[in-house]
Amino acid sequence: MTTVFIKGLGLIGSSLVRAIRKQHPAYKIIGCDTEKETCSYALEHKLVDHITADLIGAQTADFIILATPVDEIIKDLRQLANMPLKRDVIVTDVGSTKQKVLKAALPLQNKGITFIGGHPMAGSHKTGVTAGRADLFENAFYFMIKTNAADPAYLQLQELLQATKVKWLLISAEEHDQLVGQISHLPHVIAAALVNQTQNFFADSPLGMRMAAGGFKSITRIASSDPTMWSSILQSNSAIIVQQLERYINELNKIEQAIVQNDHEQIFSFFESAKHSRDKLGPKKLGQLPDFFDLFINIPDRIGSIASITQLLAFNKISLVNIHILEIREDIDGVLQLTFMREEDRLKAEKLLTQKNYVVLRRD
Ligand SMILES: NC(=O)C1=CN([C@@H]2O[C@H](COP(=O)(O)OP(=O)(O)OC[C@H]3O[C@@H](n4cnc5c(N)ncnc54)[C@H](O)[C@@H]3O)[C@@H](O)[C@H]2O)C=CC1
Ligand SMILES: O=C(O)C(=O)Cc1ccc(O)cc1
Repeated sequence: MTTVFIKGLGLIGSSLVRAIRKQHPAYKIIGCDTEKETCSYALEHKLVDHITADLIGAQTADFIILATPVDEIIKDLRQLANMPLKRDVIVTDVGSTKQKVLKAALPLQNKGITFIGGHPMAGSHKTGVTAGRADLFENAFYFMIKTNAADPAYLQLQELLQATKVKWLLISAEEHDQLVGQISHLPHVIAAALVNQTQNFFADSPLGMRMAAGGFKSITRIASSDPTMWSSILQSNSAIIVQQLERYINELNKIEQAIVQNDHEQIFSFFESAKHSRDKLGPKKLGQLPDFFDLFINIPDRIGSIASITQLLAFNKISLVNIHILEIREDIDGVLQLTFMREEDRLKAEKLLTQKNYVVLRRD
């Protein structure tokens, strides 16, 4: 019987096992996690068949998946090199950086064990086993590091994870770290810095932060990500992130100068070129995160008006990802933004709310 061992049953690990379970119900899945509640949840919800302490379960596995923070993945790869493993086992990881991970896997590979560095480019700022979903990665890119791409193990791993419905991309570790440094790691640093600087600016004026508008919230959404995971990512891609940060600071210096010199042309072209590039991404091409589906509902400024909408959805078992009140003031009607995980939920909600005479809009 094929056995899969997975260490780290958080958002990414539990999403992978959910997808593996879907396609390979007969496979035996052994899990490991430092959090007791996570292990109990995974057992209760049949995400795993067994839990073992630390890497013990790896010894009988045909596939070993490391899905903890990157620093832990690195330690585990070194430890696995000193453990008795099945000869044909395929070891992989999901860590957000790859050069240091690949380096840590060398002793294991020198022993003849196959290691394929992996990285699904989807996720969320949510963490933990309860946030995982079998369809988290649907249509997202999944990087595989091309150490020896002719090895049939690549296909075996893709087959194991077929139910994730990802788009596989072979890439070198160096290229990978440069790419994700720029499009994922640097933005996380910028978002966190902006939130911290804004918080400090408003230290004596608590109202300021509460006034945060849509733009601030959009650009800082990822500042809610897990500090343990992101500390580990920055430390394992430090040289690249420092270079990219310098280029970014340079860009800020340029626009600062243009503002100081009141250089209208330069200021305009700063926004114009950014708009041009950003517009090319298109709303449906963001790629990183699963799409969310929004509805905007006009709501009267009346006590209980929001509750009646949420109750209607709950009664019909439609789950919401997020709820947000926009533009509500005492004298005017407000707009309620409801966010759904799936288009079918949005459609159901739209139908129900329209039947109840609410004015419901989509803005996509
Ligand atoms: N969150 C995201 O959007 C993405 C994360 N990644 C990578 O995936 C990995 C996991 O991230 P998430 O699942 O998001 O984090 P998470 O915090 O949801 O899950 C990590 C899990 O690992 C467990 N853990 C931590 N140290 C452990 C140890 N020593 N032994 C056993 N279990 C341990 C934690 O208890 C937790 O359940 C990280 O390397 C991250 O860089 C990759 C793609 C996307
Ligand atoms: O869009 C982002 O950067 C995310 O927040 C999701 C994410 C986080 C970490 C990764 O390694 C890959 C994707």
